[in-house]
Amino acid sequence: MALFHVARYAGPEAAGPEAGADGRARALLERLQCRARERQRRKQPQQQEPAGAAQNSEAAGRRRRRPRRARRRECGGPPGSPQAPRGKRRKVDGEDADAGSGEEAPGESSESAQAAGPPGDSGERPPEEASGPPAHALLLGGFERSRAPKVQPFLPSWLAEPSCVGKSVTEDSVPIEDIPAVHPDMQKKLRAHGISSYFPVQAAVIPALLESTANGFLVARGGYRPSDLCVSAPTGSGKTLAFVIPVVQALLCRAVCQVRALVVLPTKELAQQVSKVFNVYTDATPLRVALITGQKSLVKEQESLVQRTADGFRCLADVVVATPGRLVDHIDQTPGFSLRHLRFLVIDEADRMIDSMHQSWLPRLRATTAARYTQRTLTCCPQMPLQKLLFSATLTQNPEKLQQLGLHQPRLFSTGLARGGPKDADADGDSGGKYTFPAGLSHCYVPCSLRTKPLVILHLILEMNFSRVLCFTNSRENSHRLFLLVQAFGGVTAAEFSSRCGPGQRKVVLKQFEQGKIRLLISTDATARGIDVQGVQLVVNYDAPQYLRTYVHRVGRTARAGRTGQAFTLLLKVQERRFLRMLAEAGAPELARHDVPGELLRPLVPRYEEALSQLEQAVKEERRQKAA
Ligand SMILES: Nc1ncnc2c1ncn2[C@@H]1O[C@H](COP(=O)(O)OP(=O)(O)OP(=O)(O)O)[C@@H](O)[C@H]1O
Repeated sequence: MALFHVARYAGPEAAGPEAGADGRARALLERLQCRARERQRRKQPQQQEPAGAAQNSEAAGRRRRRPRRARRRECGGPPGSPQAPRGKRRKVDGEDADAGSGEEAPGESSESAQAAGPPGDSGERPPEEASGPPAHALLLGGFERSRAPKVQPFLPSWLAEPSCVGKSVTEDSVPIEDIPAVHPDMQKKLRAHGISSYFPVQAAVIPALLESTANGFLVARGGYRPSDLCVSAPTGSGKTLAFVIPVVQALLCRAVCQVRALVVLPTKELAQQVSKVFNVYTDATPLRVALITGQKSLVKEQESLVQRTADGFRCLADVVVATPGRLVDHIDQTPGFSLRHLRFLVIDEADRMIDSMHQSWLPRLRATTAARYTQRTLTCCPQMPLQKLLFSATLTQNPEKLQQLGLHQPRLFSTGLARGGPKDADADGDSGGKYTFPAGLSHCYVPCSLRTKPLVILHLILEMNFSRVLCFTNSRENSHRLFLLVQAFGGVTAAEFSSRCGPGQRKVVLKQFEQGKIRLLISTDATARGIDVQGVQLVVNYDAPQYLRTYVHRVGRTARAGRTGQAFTLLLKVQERRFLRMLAEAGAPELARHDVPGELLRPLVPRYEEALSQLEQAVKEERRQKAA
């Protein structure tokens, strides 16, 4: 007697013990016939394969090779449903047949194709249907006809959700006493220099920076490395003091003089301006500021940085303000110049500095600051938490560009809205979007012709009676020629500022302009960024700037620190459309049109003609001297 009954075959045994050998033979015969039928059908084209056969073939465990995608889709069908695999295979067949032959029909999806089911659901399909694409099939290909969807930039959350800074320097300022974290001595100094309240960017950034140095600059808050800060605020909104005050206050508790703060700026003049502000706030403190820009000889600058002692070198500067090229010179050539104790790296005009990365100043700097973490001798000393501070009125929001600076858990302070829309691509490939302009700035454009351009600027100065005008051209040659022309015309004290002049001459010119001895300064973009000359009433773009960023910085030389100012851009007919579109796309306020009628220029023409012929002579003379 069998204790267990093992049912090896479901068919015959399932019929019961009464089923005899006859029954088993019949069942076997049926199965063989079924297999023969299936083999016969498989020889026919795939499209005509009846659903029943497909099921049988699967039941028999004989799978044909089908495209992986088709198989994946099949798996998604309701398990056990006889229609699902069949319907899906039909669609797959349709895809294969029509790949690349047409465009995707709107509203048709794989689901709808399945839901439609085979016509008549008979299991057999008419031959004409197999030869053509089914109407409900999903068609692939046709890429040449469809528009590629626009790539939406994705910003990391620190860029997309900045800490907002008030826009109005006059309305959003904060009284000095409302930020008690600033030392009373520092507050006294601020008041002594006519500052009674902080501008919005200062009110936001100063407490954030002081917080990271609350336990002294050697140890960051909670022992963690502080966040790097990126600050984007309009021109003339007081960004310089936003870093000078906290840096000076943090370093006041230092015991040994080492380079703890390094400020890198794109031009000599700008570096000089920032070092002056540091000098004001480090005055009567033990802190020393060194300026390294190449305006003095290398040896002279070395003497301000280090002193040779019996047992090595002594550092002489706590704060170093530098241009990138000269900084690299000192890293390479000044014995004893060390940045191992650097606590603050300030990158002013950061977007421009990122663009000048080809000068390889940052990798050289990184190499020197990173050295401190690898030297065995320093393992017993606490690691200085280096903090990077980026400032600009047009700070790039391109994460890839910012990534080059190796920012640590950065925070963004910005007056602009969070960006990321498709309009944000600037002409120079940068992520631009909406830059904020000073509230007191009124801009307009003056349509003119190439011939009347010099007359227009003379008219603006002489007739509209502006006392301090900064005029920008796109090249040093243009600056020089316009300067010669204005000089020959007479009646206006003018000077030029470009790389044609030596650093000494440029310094003198800038000072005279500040003092009001020069009424019209004709400059290249050398003065477009950062230069803070009080009382500039009018900025004239004699040559229209090519990029929005350039425009923002140029016009930002007026209407600073809450004052009012005007900016005129002279546009030739051919430039008008492109320029106005550039501004509109960037969300800049609409420029008013300021027409200068011909009759207003006519009285100037005789003198102008004379000046032109003098200019011709002067240019010829210059050429002759150059050739000699
Ligand atoms: N809190 C303040 N109160 C009054 N004046 C201030 C204050 N802060 C700064 N200023 C003045 O505002 C002017 C512009 O400041 P600063 O040069 O720092 O602007 P900025 O934001 O760096 O401009 P840019 O982007 O053009 O470099 C300076 O003359 C400065 O002395």
